[in-house]
Amino acid sequence: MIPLSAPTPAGPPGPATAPAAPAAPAAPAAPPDPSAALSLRGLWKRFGQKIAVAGVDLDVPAGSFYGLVGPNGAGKTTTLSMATGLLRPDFGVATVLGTDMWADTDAAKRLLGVLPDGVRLFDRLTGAQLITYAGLLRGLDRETVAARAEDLLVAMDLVADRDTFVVDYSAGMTKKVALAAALIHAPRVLVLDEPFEAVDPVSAANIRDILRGYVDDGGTVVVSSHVMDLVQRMCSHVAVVAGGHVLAAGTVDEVRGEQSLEDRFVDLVGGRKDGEGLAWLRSSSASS
Ligand SMILES: Nc1ncnc2c1ncn2[C@@H]1O[C@H](COP(=O)(O)OP(=O)(O)OP(=O)(O)O)[C@@H](O)[C@H]1O
Repeated sequence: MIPLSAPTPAGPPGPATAPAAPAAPAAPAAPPDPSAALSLRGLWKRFGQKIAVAGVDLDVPAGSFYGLVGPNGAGKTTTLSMATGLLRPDFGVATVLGTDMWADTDAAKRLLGVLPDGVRLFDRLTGAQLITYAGLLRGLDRETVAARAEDLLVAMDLVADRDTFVVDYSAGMTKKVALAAALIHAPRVLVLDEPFEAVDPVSAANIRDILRGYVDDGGTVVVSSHVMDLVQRMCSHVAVVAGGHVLAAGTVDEVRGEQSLEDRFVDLVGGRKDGEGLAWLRSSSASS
């Protein structure tokens, strides 16, 4: 997809430069692309008065490392939840390698590994039990599950805490054990919501290596992240989302042009504040 130009400013609510949400979804421009790892057409979700996702069209090429970036509340998690079978769209279609997520959910979910944001785990299991449980739920035999669980505990640096209950894990350890659970059935497409949040730098580097190897072997990774530098270094493709719309999408080089991805992101999304309203916070102006 060719990067879109910066949108013209629209009225509130939502980010200052995001286009205003139309009152009703328009018909998708084209059918989903069956060759794409993920193909989204006209995805739309409203929560009460809030239109969280307002007609997202996106193709994630098979074999790509795809970054989804956007400001807080842009609609990233809602979009990924609809694409991965966690949240039913009001309108629109999501396909995984040509399989319709909402018409053939079981088949589509078999192709996917998902690290959702903020979804409760079975945290009264130990780390080893949780990974094992995920493998058995996916229909793998016990021998395969046992071997892969060991490999994943090593890869995620969780061997020493294998018998600790997940409820007692730190935020980063919880993220890693959830990622291990998402990987155990060797899915064709991985969708990871904020996979590096709270993860220490060494573990993050290990996870990046795992994900790069996975893509090199033909898998597809979709990550949402707020860390532009990471997305610029790690991803082949990126989509910038704000106000429930895709503002730009394509290869990282297409989207950023001559700028850094971070500068391009700020140009597209806008919303920089000068802090004038917080004069009282400056020590030099404190009166007591
Ligand atoms: N279950 C819900 N009920 C009501 N509003 C919701 C719900 N889920 C999301 N929203 C709203 O939809 C909008 C998009 O939220 P979403 O979580 O998709 O954004 P995001 O891009 O993932 O944000 P962040 O980067 O902060 O995680 C926000 O305004 C949010 O308040």
